Amino acid sequence: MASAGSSASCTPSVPAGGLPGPIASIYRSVVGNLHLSPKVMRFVLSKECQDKRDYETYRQYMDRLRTEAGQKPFSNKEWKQAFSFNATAFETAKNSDEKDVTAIHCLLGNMYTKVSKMCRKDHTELLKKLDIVKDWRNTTFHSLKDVQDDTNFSYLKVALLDLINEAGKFYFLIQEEIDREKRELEDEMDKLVANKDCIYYWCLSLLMGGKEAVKLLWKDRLSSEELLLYSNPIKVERRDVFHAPVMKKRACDEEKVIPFIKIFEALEEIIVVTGVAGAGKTTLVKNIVLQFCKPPQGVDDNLSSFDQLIFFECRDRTSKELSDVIKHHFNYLCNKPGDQLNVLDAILRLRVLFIIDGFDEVNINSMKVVNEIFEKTGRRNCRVLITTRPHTMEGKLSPLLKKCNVSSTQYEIQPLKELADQLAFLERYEAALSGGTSTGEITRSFESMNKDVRSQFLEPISLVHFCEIHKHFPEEISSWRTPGDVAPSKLRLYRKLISDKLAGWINKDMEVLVDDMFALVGAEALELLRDNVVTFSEAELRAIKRKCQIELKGDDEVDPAVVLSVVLKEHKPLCLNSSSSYEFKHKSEQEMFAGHYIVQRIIGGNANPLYSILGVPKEEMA
Ligand SMILES: Nc1ncnc2c1ncn2[C@@H]1O[C@H](COP(=O)(O)OP(=O)(O)OP(=O)(O)O)[C@@H](O)[C@H]1O
Repeated sequence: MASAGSSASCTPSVPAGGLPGPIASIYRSVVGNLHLSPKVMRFVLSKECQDKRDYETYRQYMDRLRTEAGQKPFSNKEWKQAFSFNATAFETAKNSDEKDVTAIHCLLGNMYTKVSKMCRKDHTELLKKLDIVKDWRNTTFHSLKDVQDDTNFSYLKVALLDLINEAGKFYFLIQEEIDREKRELEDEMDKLVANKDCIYYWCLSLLMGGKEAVKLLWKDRLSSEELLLYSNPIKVERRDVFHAPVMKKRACDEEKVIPFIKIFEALEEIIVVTGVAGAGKTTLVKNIVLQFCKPPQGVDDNLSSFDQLIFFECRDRTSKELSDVIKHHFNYLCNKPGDQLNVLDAILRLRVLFIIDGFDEVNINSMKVVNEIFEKTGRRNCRVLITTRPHTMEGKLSPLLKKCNVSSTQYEIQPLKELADQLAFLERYEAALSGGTSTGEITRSFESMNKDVRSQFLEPISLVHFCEIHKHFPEEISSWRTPGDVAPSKLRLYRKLISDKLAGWINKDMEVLVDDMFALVGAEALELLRDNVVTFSEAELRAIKRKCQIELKGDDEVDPAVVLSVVLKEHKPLCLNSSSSYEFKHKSEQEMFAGHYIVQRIIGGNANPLYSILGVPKEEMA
């Protein structure tokens, strides 16, 4: 029986005193591809050739297998065709100790495809992993630059570990053996690696554990969606309700629309996705993050080419530098001061997708982070996907892209104009909300409205609101005659939800109380919007609560949080030791309360000019 790399020598270690940087990198590339890759491939070969007799050449062995399976042995012509320039070598070789990756790859490929074995599993995945390892040798030795590039060595390590895992599955190996083989490989590779001062250490650490860290950070947070206006929040699985939007390229005459995932085929470094309020920009990027964490089976989702993903929300007011964002993502690597800078340095050498959400909500701190992303990622392996409402594109984002000298393509999320698309969207929500026992009432109710009224529901957010109004206020829907009838229902719905919370607790006239609450919340919403703030801290929330004290029957007071919970939600921090922030259930709701407040002040006979109500200097009104 052939043994695994029986005569393979030990891994040469780096000479004492170390080698100068580029030479050390070349050395690693050589040892990795010319020593470790064949060694792991030989391990696979040893599993494939368990029943090979030591005295048999590979040709004799394969001929025997074919004869035993009732097939004809190889003719000389067939052997030559299958093995090409390795034909003579494997006619005489009895072991593979001196063979390189190309030769072993060729031998294994022929064993899987030209020889029948009983109860064989499908070898496609295993061959793919072998291809990847073989190809790394070509990639690495392509040019002097490539051979000195330590990230190639990191990728090779990942490929070799993957190959061991796949061989484990294919040959039904016990976990202990797989782990032992992997550990041995890692030890050998570590011997070739310098210490933590070397950027390569950080690249490798990221390649090994970074994806898992990103998954841990985002998967649970993003996999469900809490519906906005239910008094007891209802969670639905995001993937169950997700409508895959289509996009249109801006500044392009074509009417053609493309599936959202095709935006990654753009050649420019930066991909900008625009869409009006509630068009689904945030939902889209959250789905992209989820898709990165759990790639769909059997489809090329254009995300597999990225090693890592960084997700940053412009509403974040706590991160001041890109390295802070990196620390949130890879906290496990940042144990000492300075580590996060090393991780940042390393991440910029990998293929990374940066997602920046909600540029229209950018603040002083997050602007610094965005700037840094544009400046540091330009012309590297990184891509940046940034979302924004359209109005910020011309005024703010385009000049910034220009200043950073990066090229970009802009895509616009298309509204749901067709009735069939709107109904399909509603059906998904209805099914998710009813736990699979949907009666089709929501879609029937939607279809029954006249076309003009339906034209108010082109964006996903308005369709979700339709579901909510249908639940709490079905009678409102039947009263809608014109498009203008729709919007006031939303505020009436909030009235109802707040009244329901307070019913039985207060002496005061409920209508007056809700008006007062609306005025307080609206003033607050406006003040925050004026400073482009959409999240606020616990201290800021306490200040809002103090303004919202409500007198109850008797001496009690209702905790203002009860009322505020109807309009606000908690935003959990990324890192464990920082406190929560709060936000309106959606930015568009913050805008709605602010807008209502302004209108009330105007129709309430407020003599102040508009700029004074808005609280901005007169000159800024334009
Ligand atoms: N593609 C979608 N599939 C299913 N539901 C969606 C989709 N897009 C948006 N929604 C629903 O609409 C709501 C609002 O969408 P989202 O916050 O993504 O919009 P946005 O474009 O980011 O808005 P804004 O510019 O105001 O921040 C989501 O919370 C979700 O309920």
